[in-house]
Amino acid sequence: MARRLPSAPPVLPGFSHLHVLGTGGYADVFLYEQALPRRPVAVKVLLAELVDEDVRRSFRSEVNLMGRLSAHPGILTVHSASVASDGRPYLVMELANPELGERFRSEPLQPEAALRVAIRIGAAVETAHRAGVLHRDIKPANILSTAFGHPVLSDFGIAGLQHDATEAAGVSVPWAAPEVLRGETGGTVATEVWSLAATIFSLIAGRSPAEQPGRANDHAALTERILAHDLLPSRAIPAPLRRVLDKGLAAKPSDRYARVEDMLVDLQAVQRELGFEETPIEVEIDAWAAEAPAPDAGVDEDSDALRLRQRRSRRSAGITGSRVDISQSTGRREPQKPKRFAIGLGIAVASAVVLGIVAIAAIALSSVSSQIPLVAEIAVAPDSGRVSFTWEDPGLVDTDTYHVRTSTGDALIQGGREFTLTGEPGEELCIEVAVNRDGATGEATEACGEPLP
Ligand SMILES: Nc1ncnc2c1ncn2[C@@H]1O[C@H](COP(=O)(O)OP(=O)(O)OP(=O)(O)O)[C@@H](O)[C@H]1O
Repeated sequence: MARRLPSAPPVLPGFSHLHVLGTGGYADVFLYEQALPRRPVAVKVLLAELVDEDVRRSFRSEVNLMGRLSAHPGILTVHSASVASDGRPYLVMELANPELGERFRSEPLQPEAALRVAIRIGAAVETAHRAGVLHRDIKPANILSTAFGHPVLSDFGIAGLQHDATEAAGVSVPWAAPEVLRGETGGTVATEVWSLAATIFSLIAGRSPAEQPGRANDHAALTERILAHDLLPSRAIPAPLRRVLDKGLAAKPSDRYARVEDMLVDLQAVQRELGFEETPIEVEIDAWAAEAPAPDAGVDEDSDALRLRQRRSRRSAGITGSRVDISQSTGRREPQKPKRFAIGLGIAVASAVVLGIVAIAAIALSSVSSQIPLVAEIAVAPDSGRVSFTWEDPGLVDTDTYHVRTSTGDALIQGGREFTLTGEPGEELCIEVAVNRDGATGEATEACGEPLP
């Protein structure tokens, strides 16, 4: 894609413009100095030609998503957002170093460093998924480093906007899952697993999985290879890690990890097998539910976030099955062993803060939820050891997803209209399905069934 000249930096009260940091498909990023507190900040300004009422609306909702998520240590911090006097929306972000994503071709990472980055970034993605948000553009260029050298994922939530704006440029083809390139979906958990695996591969191999040295590697060639699942292995990737990435890059979405968390557990196992220090997976854990505000602390009893918290609290009390132990290598579901969660108090507090913000956001978004289609009815098909749930399309638009919550405590996002839960005969298994549109979740529909012997 030909690089364009950056636009003129807007005049922002309280900020002095210093210089251009970079240009993207839909925005320019400038270095400003904030007056109070005095600090350098990166300001991302949407291109004027892309701004209309729809884009402004999307920008607002996407920025709210980023605000909700940016307490996570693996997600770039967003300080504030507004609209400049010339009408361009802008986002004030933590200043970070883009070298990691820019240099992977000339200076690929060693597997040990790449695994650390992968687990940290993957935990950010998993946390977003649990909040009902897809990134939709996981790639090396969206991994920046903070002033303290920690990798963080950027463009969170803004990615939906970016997709619309840069579809023609196809800038993310090398990391896009086949079903995205076929236009079947704008994003699912499975496509995020694919993109994360392709990103980890790229950081170590110095090229994306479908790129072939000495051959055409333009978007058309890469698309053709990704669709044909013609991926070129790299010797730089150790065998145990290759097995994990192969699963993440499986052609069929159902052959990939069902959740990012499951892939991270296997990456930790790879770290142990290769004798590397294990990186903690920083996602919210059951303990954080206890830290959350009580219902009488001004939180809407009816909000999705609260329902999820209550369900998790019940689960913590041992009433239902346990969540996957994210620090175990097997990927099997086992009871949690708190000492294995090398997650500091800071994370628990940050998670509690995220939950609080999520709850507040859920209330704020409830006014738009009435416009979000409702899943009319969920058909329940009990079978031996499992129950399958299916539902009709209630009238989705391209970027909508289904937000599925289960009585076993999982919350995930998917594009498909079916879901299966496994369990013991006679055990009541329930799911709630709601449509997620622009970060807002509509009313949920619930259905339950019992597995047959
Ligand atoms: N928080 C930040 N701190 C420092 N530099 C940044 C920051 N965010 C972005 N940049 C720089 O600005 C450039 C443009 O960023 P932007 O996110 O708009 O585009 P991109 O991700 O490279 O491309 P696209 O948006 O088309 O996918 C980046 O390549 C990076 O060099």
